[in-house]
Amino acid sequence: MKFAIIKERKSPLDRRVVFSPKTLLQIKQQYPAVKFKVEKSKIRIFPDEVYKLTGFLVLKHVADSDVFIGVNEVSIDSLVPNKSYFFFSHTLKKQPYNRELLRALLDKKITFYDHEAITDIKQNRLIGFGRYAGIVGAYNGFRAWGLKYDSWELPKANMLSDQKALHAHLKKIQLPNIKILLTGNGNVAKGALEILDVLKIPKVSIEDYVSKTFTTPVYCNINTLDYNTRMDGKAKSIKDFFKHPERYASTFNQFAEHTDLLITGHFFSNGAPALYTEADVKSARFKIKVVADISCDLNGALASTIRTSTIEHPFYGYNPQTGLETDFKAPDAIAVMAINNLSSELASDASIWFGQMFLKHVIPAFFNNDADGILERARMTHDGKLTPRFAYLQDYVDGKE
Ligand SMILES: NC(=O)c1ccc[n+]([C@@H]2O[C@H](COP(=O)([O-])OP(=O)(O)OC[C@H]3O[C@@H](n4cnc5c(N)ncnc54)[C@H](O)[C@@H]3O)[C@@H](O)[C@H]2O)c1
Repeated sequence: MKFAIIKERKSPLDRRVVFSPKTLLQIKQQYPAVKFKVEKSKIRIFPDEVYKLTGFLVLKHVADSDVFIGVNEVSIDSLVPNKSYFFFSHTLKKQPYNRELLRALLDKKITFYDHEAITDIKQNRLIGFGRYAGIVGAYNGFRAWGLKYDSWELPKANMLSDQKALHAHLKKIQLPNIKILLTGNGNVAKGALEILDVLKIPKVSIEDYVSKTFTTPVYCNINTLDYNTRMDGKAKSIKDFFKHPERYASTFNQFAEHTDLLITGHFFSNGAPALYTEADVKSARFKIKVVADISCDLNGALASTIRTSTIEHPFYGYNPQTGLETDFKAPDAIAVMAINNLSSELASDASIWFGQMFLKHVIPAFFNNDADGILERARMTHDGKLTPRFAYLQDYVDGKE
């Protein structure tokens, strides 16, 4: 089996990679039969030279490989027909901007595995950059707060060597007695929790969060059923919510009235009610001043997330009265951070983490006949067709939705 690490071609340029030179070496030691080539790249966080010194071929052309592994969407013109690919296609939620890419994967008879679809039998995701997105996103939330209120100046995460350096800077800040709300319970939320732990911020219960004042900063972590209720008053359940989000209404305002800094890590499905709307934000009771929107959905989940932001320009302001963008330091503005490639800011740590997960969960499947069904579950396209698990995307492919 011949594998290739392909170069990232998406703009803005992304320095992440699935395997660091060290992880590749680990794979080689565990599976001596495996052959890896690395496509030349000027931007990858680990330079070509380091791969060469570790004993890997770095080449301009790697098209003769069997399995191509990348991070972001691969440009349609560089897809090699009849091969296998792993990358994030961003098509699972029927994102319109990647419909053509999915069509090309089908037309070119590519066997395509989406990193997002690499799950265990219970559908829990096994690999992803979520943890590092959570770490960097929460850090950026505190960075935004410091800049908005001229309280401290944290450096940009991508200027720091690694997570340790980021922790060292965070430990120097003196937080006021703010209330921080974190949504979600997946990898992003867990990454964000690591940052709240570094800051030694006490966690409080929902009851205390919405009813008490505190003499220190505190945080509360909520999940889907804490801020959604069934409109018909019937008993709610997470399974029911996943199946019928349209039956639910948001009760998020009970939290917005008590929150200064919101850090999001929830999963927002198509059809779910917005956490807060334009009308909610206009209310005098709406208190949130800084939003680190790591979930970063642009389909109205949070009224204040009107666009994504970039690593270069991470913050913008949202004027709650006009619904328009403004300076994030303006007194009435909600400061928004909505970067959708957050883990790129800590590209080295994030790549090492991702590669270790891939080595643990995916590489064995190539050598044990996919005993745990990892490849089968992640396979989206094969021989020009969507696999049964992804048949729900057929209308999207056909342009019917
Ligand atoms: N900004 C960024 O750079 C960045 C990076 C990674 C992830 N994200 C986003 O952050 C969000 C969370 O990612 P994660 O890695 O923590 O995900 P995850 O897969 O680790 O966890 C998602 C959680 O959501 C739950 N869930 C699944 N389907 C759901 C549904 N239909 N409705 C409500 N909850 C559901 C799951 O049970 C799980 O607890 C996602 O929307 C993801 O796109 C953003």
